Amino acid sequence: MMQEETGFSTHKIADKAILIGLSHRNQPQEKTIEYLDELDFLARTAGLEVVYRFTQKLDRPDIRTYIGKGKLADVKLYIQTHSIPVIIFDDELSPSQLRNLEKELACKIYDRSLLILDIFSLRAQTAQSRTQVELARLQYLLPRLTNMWTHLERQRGGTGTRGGSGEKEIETDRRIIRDQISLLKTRLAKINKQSETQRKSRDGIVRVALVGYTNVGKSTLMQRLSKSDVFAENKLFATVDSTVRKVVLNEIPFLLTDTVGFIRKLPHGLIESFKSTLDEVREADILLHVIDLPHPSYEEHMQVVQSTLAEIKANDKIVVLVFNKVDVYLKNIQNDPDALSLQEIDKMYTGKENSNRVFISATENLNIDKLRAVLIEKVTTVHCTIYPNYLL
Ligand SMILES: Nc1nc2c(ncn2[C@@H]2O[C@H](COP(=O)(O)OP(=O)(O)OP(=O)(O)O)[C@@H](O)[C@H]2O)c(=O)[nH]1
Ligand SMILES: [Mg+2]
Repeated sequence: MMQEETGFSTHKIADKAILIGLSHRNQPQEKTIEYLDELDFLARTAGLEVVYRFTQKLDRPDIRTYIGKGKLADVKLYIQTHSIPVIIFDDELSPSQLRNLEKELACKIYDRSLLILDIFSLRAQTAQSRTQVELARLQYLLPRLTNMWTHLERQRGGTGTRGGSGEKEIETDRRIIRDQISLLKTRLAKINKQSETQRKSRDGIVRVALVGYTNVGKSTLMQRLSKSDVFAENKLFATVDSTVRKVVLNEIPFLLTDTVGFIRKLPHGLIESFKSTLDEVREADILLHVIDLPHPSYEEHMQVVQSTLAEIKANDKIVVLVFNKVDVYLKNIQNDPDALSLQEIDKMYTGKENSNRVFISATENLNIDKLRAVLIEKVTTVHCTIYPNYLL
């Protein structure tokens, strides 16, 4: 079923925001700009409007306040002059950095992790993913409780403000959160058991999973291949829950799964609690690794995907590299004599492990037949190992 766009214009999140990023030895200026572009996209997905960016060059993040003293003063002046209610930092802040920054700047402070957690909780649809996100969120909040009252308040749906945050109140909050965490863990274990049983009942059928960085076109491709209405849009993490469809190609049935996209610096607790959703990926026989070819950092995205797959122990599968959005890529390189042709890119990945490659456009329906042919070949191979007596 096609979902309505939710728009994310939540009342809970204020409108205007500024971004803050650092460049350092391991992160040159260009990278920082690009990471901030991505952070901007995340912020827009969460319903915020980014009005300004601050960047600073430091050897390493300041242990107390992430950015240096002088820059902090600049930021303070800016947010006061322009009445900015939200600041978003590109990295995960330590609890003490967060505390110091909140004290100094007196506004709502987000880091990349909290922003992603917010988007996930807005997107989550099923009991399983809702419980997973809630758990990850509380685990993130627990050590940050002193500072993040507003987030906790939002969690409870409360509206009042709390006068002072005494140690005793904080201790009570901590206890409440710990109780909630163990409750959610029990609930999640039960749900996970159910979905495990459900997955077991699908034994004996080849399983294919779409994986890739967020916004690369997985859901669009799912629609193409399964002719179903799966929610796709130009926002990050349009998909948080897994969708499974049965597809039949050349008379061989298989299950195709569309699942949550990966992103760099994904909050650790989130991967942990999404492990069972990602079981769909871990238990797949074949992975279609979808890549946003025209994206300037598509190679880095591929690495993020590979290391996330390794983290969930899903790096031993048959992989087909599906280079998507070829329509945009070809348009972009028209006036760029240095750009690589599709043949050259294809060559770059030749001979490497898992080097099945297909160049497609999911929206323009380019080369989808070729992808189907590759898929049929792979699915048939796996099908024949499950059913050795199957006659082709
Ligand atoms: N030009 C072009 N746009 C595409 C193509 N494939 C997908 N898109 C667009 O890319 C955007 C993201 O597509 P989705 O299918 O939602 O991507 P996804 O990988 O499922 O994203 P998440 O679920 O957010 O991780 C949408 O605006 C699509 O219309 C393509 O081949 N060409
Ligand atoms: Mg999707």
